[in-house]
Amino acid sequence: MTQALLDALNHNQFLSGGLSLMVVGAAVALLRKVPGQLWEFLQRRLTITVEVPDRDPAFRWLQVWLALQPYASRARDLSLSTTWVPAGAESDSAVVFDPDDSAATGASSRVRFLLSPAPGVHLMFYRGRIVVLHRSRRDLQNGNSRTFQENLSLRVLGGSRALVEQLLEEARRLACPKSPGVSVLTSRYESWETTSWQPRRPLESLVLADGTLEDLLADLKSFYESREWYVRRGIPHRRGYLLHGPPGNGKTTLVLAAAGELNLSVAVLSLSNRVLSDDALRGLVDALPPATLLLIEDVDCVFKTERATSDQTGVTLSGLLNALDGVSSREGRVLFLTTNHPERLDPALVRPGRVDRRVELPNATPDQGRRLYLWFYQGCGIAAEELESLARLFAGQVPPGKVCMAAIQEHLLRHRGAPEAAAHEVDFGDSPRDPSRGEAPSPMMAARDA
Ligand SMILES: Nc1ncnc2c1ncn2[C@@H]1O[C@H](COP(=O)(O)OP(=O)(O)OP(=O)(O)O)[C@@H](O)[C@H]1O
Repeated sequence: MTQALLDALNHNQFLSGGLSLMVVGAAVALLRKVPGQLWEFLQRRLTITVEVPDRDPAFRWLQVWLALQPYASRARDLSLSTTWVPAGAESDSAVVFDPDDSAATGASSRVRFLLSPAPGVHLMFYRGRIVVLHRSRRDLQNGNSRTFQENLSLRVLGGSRALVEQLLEEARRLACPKSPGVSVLTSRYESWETTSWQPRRPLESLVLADGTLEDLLADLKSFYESREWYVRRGIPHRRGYLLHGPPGNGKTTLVLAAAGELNLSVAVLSLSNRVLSDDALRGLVDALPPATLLLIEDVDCVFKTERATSDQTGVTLSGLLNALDGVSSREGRVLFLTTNHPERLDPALVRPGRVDRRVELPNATPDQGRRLYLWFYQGCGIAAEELESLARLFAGQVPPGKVCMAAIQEHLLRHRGAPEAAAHEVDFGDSPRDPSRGEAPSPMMAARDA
C-alpha cells in the first residue's frame, strides 16, 4: 500500500509538486515565527519585568523615583501629580517647589510638583542597565464619575530580582518622609493610597483624663506583641476600640497620636459614601496594609436598618459586620470606631470581639484645662510658680464637663504669647456644646465638621 502511494507520487507531478509546496510553506511559516520566539525567549531570559498597579503603594514611590531620574528632566511628555509637603516632613526628594511667598508667609506646607514620564513607552538607565518603562492608563466608570487606573511596567535588561528590589527600596526611601510621622491612607476604589503625612504629635500635647492615653498605648502594644498567644488559642488576632464622647475632645487626635507613638499608619474610612458598596468595603478591609490602624469615624451617622442602605451610604450594617469579621480580614487588624452617640449604635456592631474596649473622652475637666494651659505656655519666660498659679486661675474658670478640649485650645490659641490675658479674659465662645444633650454646636465646630 505504501509502495503504491510512493509510486503514485513519483509518477504524478501534480501530486508531488503540491506536496513539496506544502512542506516548503510549512517550513517557511515555522521559520517566520522563529525570530519572534527567539526574541521572546531572550527577553524572558535576559530581562526582568515588574508590573506596578496604581493601587499599590509602590506606584507612588516609583512616581517620585521617576521624577528624579535624569530622563525626566529631558522628557517632553510628562504627567503631573501635585502634593503638599507639610513643614517638617523632610524627604530626600529634590522635587519640592518652594515659592518665595511661602517663606514670607511662613506657610506650613510646600507644594510638590511630581513630573514623571507620561503614559507611553520610555527608555532610561538604572545602574548601567537599560530600563524600558511602559506606563498605561485605562478609563474607568465609577458610579456617576469617570476616572482612570494606571499601571507601570518596568523591564530591566540584564537585570536581576535583587536589582529590582534595590530600585524599589530606593524609590521608597526617596518618597517617604525622613522625619517620624504618621502616613494617613484613604480609600480609592478597593485599595488604599497614602494621601497625607502628619508629623508625630508629642504625647504630652494630648491632655486626657489621667491614665487614658497610657492604658490605650499599653493595650495596643500588648496586642501587637501577643500574636502567638492569639494563634495558639485559636482566637482571631484582631482588636477593636470604640472612642466616644462629645465632639472636639480628641478622638481622632488620640488615634493619630497612638499611631505616631507605635510607628503605625492610619487608614481613614468614611462610610458616608453612596458609591461605597458592601463588596467594596470588604475588599478594602481585606486589603488593609500591615501595621495600619483602621479608623472609621462617626459610625452612628450612616445606618438606618441592618440590611438597607440609606441616602448617606451604599453600605449596609450587615455588610460592615461581614467586612470586619471576614475570614480574609487581615490578622493583626486594629479597628477604631468613633462616635458622638454610642447609645445609637447597633449592639451587634459593638459586641465583644468587634469592640473589645470602649474609651470615653468626655468634655474637659478643670484639671485638663490646667494641664493644657501649662503645655501651651511652658518656656514662655514666666517663672514656674507664677505660671502654675495662672494655670490654676484659668482652670477655676473651666466649667466641669461643659466645654470641649478643642474650645479650650481655641481660646489659648487666641491668646498665644499672652498667658496673663488667657487666664484673666476667659471666653470659650459658644460652649457648652454637647450635641448628645441637644445643644447646638458652635460656629467653630460646625465649620470644622463641615
Ligand atoms: N484632649 C485633648 N488634648 C489636647 N488637644 C485636644 C484634645 N482634644 C481635642 N484637642 C484638640 O481639638 C482639636 C479637635 O480634636 P479631634 O478632632 O481629635 O476631636 P474629635 O473628638 O475627634 O472630634 P469629632 O467628634 O468632631 O471628630 C484638635 O486640634 C486637637 O488638637
